[in-house]
Parts: sequence; structure tokens; C-alpha cells
Amino acid sequence: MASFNPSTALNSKDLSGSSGEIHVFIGPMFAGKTTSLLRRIKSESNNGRNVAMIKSSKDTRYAINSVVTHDGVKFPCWALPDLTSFRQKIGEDAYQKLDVIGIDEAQFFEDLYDFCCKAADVDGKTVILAGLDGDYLRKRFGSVLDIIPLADTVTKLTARCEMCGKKAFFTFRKTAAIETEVIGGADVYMPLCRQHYMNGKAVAETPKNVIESTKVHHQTTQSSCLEAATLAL
Ligand SMILES: Nc1ncnc2c1ncn2[C@@H]1O[C@H](COP(=O)(O)OP(=O)(O)O)[C@@H](O)[C@H]1O
Ligand SMILES: Cc1cn([C@H]2C[C@H](O)[C@@H](COP(=O)(O)O)O2)c(=O)[nH]c1=O
Repeated sequence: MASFNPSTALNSKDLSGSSGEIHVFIGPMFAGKTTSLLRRIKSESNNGRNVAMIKSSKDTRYAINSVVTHDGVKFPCWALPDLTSFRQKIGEDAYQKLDVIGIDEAQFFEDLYDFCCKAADVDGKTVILAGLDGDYLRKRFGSVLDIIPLADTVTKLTARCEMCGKKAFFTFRKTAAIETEVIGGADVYMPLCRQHYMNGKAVAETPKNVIESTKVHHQTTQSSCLEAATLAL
């Protein structure tokens, strides 16, 4: 019976030979994820590497075909509904020539894991991505956290708490919307430190508990409570 020799298998050139990399920027909104991503992509490009940037087409906030930071720095990109379509959109020749792929708003891509595996492990690309690790409820957002076991580096960034100026780890939603995905900027969200996030959450949840216990659901009341929560911070 043939025996399996791991050293021979691991040294085998035809298994992959990939020199791909994955680097991840996570953190709350306004933490500088897009700024860090753009800096890395521009530096790779200045070093003569062939780069392409992708963002989710769900993000229509500042521009359609550009990644834009909250302070207005721009970079042209492919705005796509999924990552799988990228290779076909850019064309096979252009894909083969690419060294570095940047991905912004990574939380919105359902096929993030498969795309990153293929691009880095098989095709030898450097993938640099930025996305929210948690949503406004601090629950995992999309598949961003699934990339951590695949990544060479993970950088968790922080913003400034809008109430006290300390480090902000969380994103607070200022409206009564409850769906996970709500596109917006400072009109809808603010970065908060733990203490101010907990204060806001407590105020926002108190009337909801009362409403739920009396089985009365009234959207206006909830909206007013959220406004009160934001003011009470
Ligand atoms: N509360 C805040 N804390 C930190 N930066 C903020 C805040 N509000 C606005 N900003 C601006 O947002 C910029 C970061 O934008 P960006 O890189 O787009 O962040 P992210 O992609 O993490 O949302 C900062 O350089 C700063 O000018
Ligand atoms: C917290 C949270 C955010 N979003 C949306 C809001 C923005 O459109 C993006 C995040 O953009 P940024 O570059 O990180 O500032 O995500 C959401 O849909 N749901 C949430 O809970």
C-alpha cells in the first residue's frame, strides 16, 4: 500500500506555488478603514504593482464608481453586486496581470470567503480588504470575520467617540430602522466608546421593553425614543 509522505506533498511545486496575501482592516464606521485601504493600494501602485479596487454597489453614498472616505479622498473602483463577477467584468487578461485587489465595504459581499481563497491561495493575488466586523447591534456583519483565519494580517481600527472623544469601538445607529443593512453616513450613524454605546442602547431599549410587554407596537413612539436616546447620550 502506498504511503503518504507529507514533506513530499508540501514541497510539491504543482500543488499551488501561490504567493498570495490577505490583509484585513476592520473596525466601526469612521475608524479610517477606507483611508487605510486607499493608502495601501496607492503605495502598492507606486511600487509598480498592478492594482484594482472593488466596492459593493450597495454603497451609493458619495460616488458610484469611486471609493470615497468620509473626508472626501477618492479612488476609482469597480462597483459590483458580488465578487464572483469581477473576473469576468475586468476580463481574463487584465485579471491575470493584476497583483493587488482592494475590496471596500467587504461586509456586503456574500461570496467574500470563496473569492479571497481563490484570489490569494490559487491565483497568487494580494487581497487588501476593509469592512465592518460588527453591525449597529455589535453582531457579526456578513462574512468579514470569516476571513480572519485566512488572513496574513488583521488590523482593528478605532474612531473617536462623538460624545467624549475617547476611542470608539462601536457604531451607534441614530434611527429606528431595524434591518441590518441601512446605507448611510453621519446622518444615520455615529462612533461611540463602550460607555456611551451602552448608555444609548439602554435608553433606546427601555421604551421598547415597555412597548413589547404591553404588546403595543407603535413606530412613532420607538422613533421618539431613539431620538431621546441620541439626545440622552
Ligand atoms: N467620530 C469620528 N472619529 C474619527 N474620524 C471621524 C469621525 N467623524 C468623522 N471622521 C472622519 O472620517 C475619516 C475616516 O474616514 P474613512 O476612512 O472613510 O472611515 P471608515 O472607512 O472606517 O468609515 C477620518 O479621517 C475623519 O476625518
Ligand atoms: C453599522 C452599520 C452600517 N451599515 C452601513 C452604513 C454604511 O453605508 C456602511 C459602512 O460604511 P463605512 O465605510 O464603514 O463608514 O455600512 C449598515 O448597513 N448596517 C450597520 O449596522
